[in-house]
Amino acid sequence: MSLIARSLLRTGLFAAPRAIKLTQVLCSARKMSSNSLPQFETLAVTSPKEYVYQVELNRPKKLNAMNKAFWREMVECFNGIAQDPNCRIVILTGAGRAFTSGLDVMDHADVLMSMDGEDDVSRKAFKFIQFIKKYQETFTVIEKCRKPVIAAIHNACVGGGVDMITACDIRLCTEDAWFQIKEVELGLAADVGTLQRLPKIVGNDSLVRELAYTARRFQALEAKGCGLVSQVYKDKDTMIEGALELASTIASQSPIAVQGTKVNLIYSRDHSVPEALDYIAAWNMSMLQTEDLMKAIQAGMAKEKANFSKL
Ligand SMILES: CCC/C=C/C=C/C(=O)SCCNC(=O)CCNC(=O)[C@H](O)C(C)(C)COP(=O)(O)OP(=O)(O)OC[C@H]1O[C@@H](n2cnc3c(N)ncnc32)[C@H](O)[C@@H]1OP(=O)(O)O
Repeated sequence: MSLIARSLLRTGLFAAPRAIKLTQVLCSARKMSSNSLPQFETLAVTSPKEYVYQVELNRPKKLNAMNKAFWREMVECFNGIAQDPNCRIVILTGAGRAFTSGLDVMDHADVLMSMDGEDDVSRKAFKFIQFIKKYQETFTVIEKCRKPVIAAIHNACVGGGVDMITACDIRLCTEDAWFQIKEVELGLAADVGTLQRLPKIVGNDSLVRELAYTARRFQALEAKGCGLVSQVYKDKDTMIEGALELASTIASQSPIAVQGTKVNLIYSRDHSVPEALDYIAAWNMSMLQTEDLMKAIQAGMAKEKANFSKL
């Protein structure tokens, strides 16, 4: 083993042996596909309707602050969901009085204060890049999972919360929701998705820069006005009701069609129009052969709902 690898593995914080992680992922994927919902310390997973899963951030006493376990469990959870044929759509919510207060600053004091006992700047830098890439994956799994994810946000959505919701497909919020790209106030540039994804959602570069440079809180109506969220609901109960209705509608469509649409929308966001047109052509040369196409057309003609098999 190289010196760099040895020094990366020396601290618990940065050590993440690949074999162990892969086993954990496979275990949770197996747990989910056997129809029992997975259990986590920081997330509560339920299935409120057929094919609909609800993933709830579940540290209400700490306003769902994102501790180390959360950053690890999100990856296990969404990698499992990606392979679970009983799930076609996910609603992401927060338990208690707020959606999330972002990074658990107490649990990450050692990282934020660089208190890992390493003096050499270069060695420290290698540890940091591994740490940052690992934390980026926590939200990128939401995008990599072909099943659409609806974020249902109430009250506070701070720092890492904004990073997380920008990786979701659809965002809904309550009238009391507020958002804050708080990282500059903590002396860091946001590094797990907000700066990369938000400009592509909002389409107002000036506003994104204003919010990111100032850490100004913004409310539900401004979030709706700039396109960060698509619906604002009176309160959390009404929002969950709306999210469930939306999720059921999506779950009733062909999963081949919905998941292909998600993959292609993300591809289009990151590529030129000609590249994305080539990609969908290559995609559909196999996906158009799905039985779902005929089922959907026949059901439409008969004014009935099609019944699509699991994916
Ligand atoms: C490579 C790293 C990638 C990730 C980067 C992410 C960066 C970020 O997320 S930056 C933003 C970090 N978050 C914050 O700075 C928010 C801190 N919290 C607050 O400002 C307030 O809690 C808030 C305004 C959200 C709500 O205030 P309120 O008065 O309503 O509640 P509190 O009494 O403050 O909180 C209740 C208990 O929760 C604990 N808590 C809240 N937020 C956090 C947090 N982020 N980290 C750790 N703990 C948190 C708070 O201490 C209270 O606990 P207790 O005293 O035990 O009751």
